[in-house]
Amino acid sequence: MYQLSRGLKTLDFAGTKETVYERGDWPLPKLQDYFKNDTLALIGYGSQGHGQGLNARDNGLNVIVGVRKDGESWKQAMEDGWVPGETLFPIEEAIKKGTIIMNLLSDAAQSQTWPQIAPLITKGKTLYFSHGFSIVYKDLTHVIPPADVDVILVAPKGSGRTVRTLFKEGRGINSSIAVFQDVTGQAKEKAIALGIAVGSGYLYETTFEKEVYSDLYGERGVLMGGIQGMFLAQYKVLRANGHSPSEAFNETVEEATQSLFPLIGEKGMDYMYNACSTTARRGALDWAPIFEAANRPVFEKLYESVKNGTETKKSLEFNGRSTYRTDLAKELKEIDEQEIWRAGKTVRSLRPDAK
Ligand SMILES: NC(=O)C1=CN([C@@H]2O[C@H](COP(=O)(O)OP(=O)(O)OC[C@H]3O[C@@H](n4cnc5c(N)ncnc54)[C@H](OP(=O)(O)O)[C@@H]3O)[C@@H](O)[C@H]2O)C=CC1
Ligand SMILES: CC(=O)[C@](C)(O)C(=O)O
Ligand SMILES: [Mg+2]
Ligand SMILES: [Mg+2]
Repeated sequence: MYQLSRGLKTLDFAGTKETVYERGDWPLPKLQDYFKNDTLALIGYGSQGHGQGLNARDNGLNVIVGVRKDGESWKQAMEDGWVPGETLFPIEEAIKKGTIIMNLLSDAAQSQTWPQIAPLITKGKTLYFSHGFSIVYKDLTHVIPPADVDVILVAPKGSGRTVRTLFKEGRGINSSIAVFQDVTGQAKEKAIALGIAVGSGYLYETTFEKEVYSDLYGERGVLMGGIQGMFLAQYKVLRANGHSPSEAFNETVEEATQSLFPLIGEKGMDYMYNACSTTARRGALDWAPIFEAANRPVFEKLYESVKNGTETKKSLEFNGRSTYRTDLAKELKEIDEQEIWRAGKTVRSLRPDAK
């Protein structure tokens, strides 16, 4: 199925040839040797900082964390065993000590802190992102890296929480990699090695622009925004037609997450369809194109909103506020308090494995 040449595999993805890099080509001694003279300075300790930082540390690399002193992240980093003055520092100090600067601040914070951070990214250091955001939307973020450093990207395609759990299970998340600036000639190899270091299993090559467009689009679409909207619409129609909350929840969310969607994950849509009744198959085959047609214009609009920077502007404005945590929490609480998710709590509490 694939040809192996010096650690890269060319695979056929539905008729398109693409290059993939894998962990198997980076045994731990090689990885440790590759980074033996480096200090990975991980700036920011949100979901990704946590997952990538702990994985790189467990891989035996020299990792330090830089966050605002006494903020929420500082506390969380200490809980995870990062020690103030040894492996945990204020942002600017960590950057000074690091050779590879992994900017895992929130995208809004990357832009806000850039004027302080930029002068510290000196020749010889490497600048690393997990999102194309700051670089691609430079007209809005004003993040323009110095010309004499390598600028690379490793973007795990999943939550930082699963970056950690998949690594601990000996698996590894899929990540995208890209090079924006290569001054050493080593940028791509460094991106690959760092991708493995932070816990990826497979690395897929892309560009900063393709990564950020697809990422912003996907999370607003099917992964998060789209699924919440679709679940809610289905649930509300069931309720309006006299179905109980438990019935509406079971038929919308519980069956999806506990039974049918994992089958898609394991073996694809065709497999899931075949695992359901012929009655279900006939109806789903008829209705899928209707849903596609109804959703297509929404997805077109969303992609445009990503591409023209509208989504970026909103994110920078909202998440740049000092109250970003409580502002987000307020709206998330509104979701948590929707009847559908309240009903879900009771349904989940009845699962055989619920404590
Ligand atoms: N979450 C995920 O799973 C994924 C994220 N990414 C990307 O990884 C990067 C990090 O994302 P994520 O881990 O989710 O982190 P968040 O977006 O949740 O950002 C959290 C970090 O940003 C810091 N921060 C926020 N505002 C400021 C500020 N004004 N000044 C200084 N620090 C600030 C926080 O510190 P404090 O606690 O002090 O506020 C915290 O350490 C982003 O580029 C994101 O797009 C990529 C793939 C998946
Ligand atoms: C987890 C992930 O990849 C997201 C949804 O794009 C994000 O958290 O930004
Ligand atoms: Mg993503
Ligand atoms: Mg994202």
